[in-house]
Amino acid sequence: MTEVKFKRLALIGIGLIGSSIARAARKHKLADEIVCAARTADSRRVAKELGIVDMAFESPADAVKGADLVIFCTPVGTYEKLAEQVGSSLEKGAIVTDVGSVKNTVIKAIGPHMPDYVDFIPGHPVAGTEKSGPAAGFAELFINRWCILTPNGQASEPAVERLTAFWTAMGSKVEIMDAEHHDLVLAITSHIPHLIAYNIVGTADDLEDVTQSEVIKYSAGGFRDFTRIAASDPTMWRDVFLHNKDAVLEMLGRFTEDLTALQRAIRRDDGETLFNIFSRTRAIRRQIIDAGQETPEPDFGRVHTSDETPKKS
Ligand SMILES: NC(=O)C1=CN([C@@H]2O[C@H](COP(=O)(O)OP(=O)(O)OC[C@H]3O[C@@H](n4cnc5c(N)ncnc54)[C@H](O)[C@@H]3O)[C@@H](O)[C@H]2O)C=CC1
Ligand SMILES: O=C(O)C(=O)Cc1ccc(O)cc1
Repeated sequence: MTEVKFKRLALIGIGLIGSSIARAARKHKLADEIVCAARTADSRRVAKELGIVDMAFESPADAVKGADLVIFCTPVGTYEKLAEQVGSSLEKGAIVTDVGSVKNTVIKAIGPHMPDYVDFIPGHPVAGTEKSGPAAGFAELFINRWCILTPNGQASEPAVERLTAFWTAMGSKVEIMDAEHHDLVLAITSHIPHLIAYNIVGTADDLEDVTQSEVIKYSAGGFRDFTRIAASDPTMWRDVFLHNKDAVLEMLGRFTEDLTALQRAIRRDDGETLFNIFSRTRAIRRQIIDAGQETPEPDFGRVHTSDETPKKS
């Protein structure tokens, strides 16, 4: 059986994701010792006060010494410099991974600084919230969520198996994927939705004829959901868009074309086109619920008919 327990887990960055890993690893006894590197004295103090790490270092190089599992948990734009700083302090045989929302550029940023005696396996837990910082994390974050690993043939099989066992022990379902494909898939399922949220909330805020207090007062559920996403960390998301530029621009091109088709249907009073598109998208939601990816909402006895036909106006 694959050994899951590590001697020393070093987390570089102890925000939402780093602190959630620390909590889950501690809860499931996945490491004898958990240490972190954090830039600010405040983060180091909070992490220690929360009892989620045994030691907190200012220097990332000090944190990785003696660690057999190292996880980069900072915004992706910081990776290259951090990898350069820790490269020569890594332990022989260590597994080095990350949690970045983008994979292709991460490999280019971290890979060249990794000595050949470590296994570097890029990773991405597709789980999170709009919150940030060490107090925002929780041990259950990864339960029933996918964690994508993109070893791209570079890491040893036992190391990939061990990291898979680590994420599985924290409740995740693990999938191995090509890094480039990961970036394309996540561009449409995560990155563009965040861009849309930032944009719509920004547009509402810029309106001259509608006051900010009206936007807040009359915000319907849909807009409120967008405001949650648009409250996500600006540094993290700036880095995501700058580091997944090609895939995001490709998907944005398609999105814009489809938006134009909707715009045309509204202008032409083409209810049938609108109804057909909205029906197709409703089926996707059903599939997400059926796959156990979302909690079903109460139905309140509403009868959904499949034979509703669009009204011709
Ligand atoms: N927030 C989310 O929902 C998810 C985030 N991710 C990925 O996880 C990573 C971390 O995100 P969060 O934990 O949400 O962010 P966070 O803002 O909660 O924490 C980031 C941590 O990195 C540290 N940090 C920032 N800049 C640094 C630098 N230049 N040098 C050293 N440390 C630095 C911060 O002090 C903090 O401890 C990102 O790469 C993000 O793409 C992945 C899945 C979900
Ligand atoms: O808060 C939300 O709804 C998210 O979508 C969280 C999230 C953010 C970034 C990721 O790479 C993965 C998950």
